[in-house]
Amino acid sequence: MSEPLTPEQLRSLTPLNALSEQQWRELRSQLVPQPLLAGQLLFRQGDQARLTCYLLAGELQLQDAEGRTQRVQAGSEISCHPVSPGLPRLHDARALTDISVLMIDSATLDRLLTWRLAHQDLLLALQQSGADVEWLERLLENPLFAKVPPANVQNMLGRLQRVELAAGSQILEEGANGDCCYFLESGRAEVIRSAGSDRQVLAELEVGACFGEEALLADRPRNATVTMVEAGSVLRLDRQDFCALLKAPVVAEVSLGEAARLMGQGAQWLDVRLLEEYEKTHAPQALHMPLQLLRLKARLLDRSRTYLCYCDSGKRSSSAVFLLAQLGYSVYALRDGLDGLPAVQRDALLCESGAGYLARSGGRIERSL
Ligand SMILES: Nc1ncnc2c1ncn2[C@@H]1O[C@@H]2COP(=O)(O)O[C@H]2[C@H]1O
Repeated sequence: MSEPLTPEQLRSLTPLNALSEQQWRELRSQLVPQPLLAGQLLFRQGDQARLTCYLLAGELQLQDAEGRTQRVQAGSEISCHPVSPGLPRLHDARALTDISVLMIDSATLDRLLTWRLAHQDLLLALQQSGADVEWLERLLENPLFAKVPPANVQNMLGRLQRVELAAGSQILEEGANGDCCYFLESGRAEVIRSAGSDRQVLAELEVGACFGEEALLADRPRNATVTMVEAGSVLRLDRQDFCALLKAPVVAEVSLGEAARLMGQGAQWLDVRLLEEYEKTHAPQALHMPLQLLRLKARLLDRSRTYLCYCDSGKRSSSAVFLLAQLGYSVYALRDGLDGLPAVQRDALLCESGAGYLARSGGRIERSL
């Protein structure tokens, strides 16, 4: 199978080159060249499919309604732009030689470009007011912010409180109640969980990482301790601001009806409850990834697919959606969880039982047992 284009190749294609590297990663599955044989049509006059097409190798011919023709050669100035971009298409586009093309969903490209341009405006305005834009650029690289409108980011920046910390200081403690989350601005921090008398290092956080959000999303005590390994600073965001400015746009919720529509378009249920709960009953063909293992198991999910998370109250699925959004997955939560459904709908949804697949991805299969 072909590999996605490299950043060097993408830099020559307009307007794809306006996206950030993180956004290219988000588009990864669509950045794979497709071959077409000499004589084959890329599209016809009048086609309405919302695809942005680039010619990467070979030569093609465009023919308009009057029969006028134009040749496009890969590597030329004109091939750096989308092929006959207007809709409905004004041309037949036919391969003159064997060609290679890139076809990208125009709606997705539009969304990413709009977001990028709006954030660039924001960064420019902040730079003019003397803010540390470099850190902010790193923060915005977190895929979480792909879903956050620039107005919310701006609002959030006004509410963050900087806390300077010495090496070894504890920022938050396992088991404590949480009333805020943090972003690591500088220095190094590690996430530690106590296992009996032992301590287990779960992760080291990178600058720009958001942490301490799980207690707010799941309404539970802190599930780990976070400590500075090296002196640095964190930015604190209150629960209320976190919920209004970040949780609301990131944790997209759907009703059962909307979930059914997404299932019809290829989405899949993702059950984030405990194994015993899943085995008792679960939604049709639901994958199982309990929330506490989600960070470890998420790599098994398919980036080109949409997932619909559910749990009993909707809290664990909120946490799951927030986490998966940060990893760049397309994901929704069932609003108010299974408890929010009338008994008849709940019983109809939970129609399967027993152990199932954790996930299938890229030829790998993992079973929950
Ligand atoms: N495995 C992990 N990797 C990275 N961060 C984690 C991990 N487990 C817990 N955390 C973070 O540590 C935080 C502890 O407080 P919270 O439960 O509020 O939110 C938690 C997460 O933000």
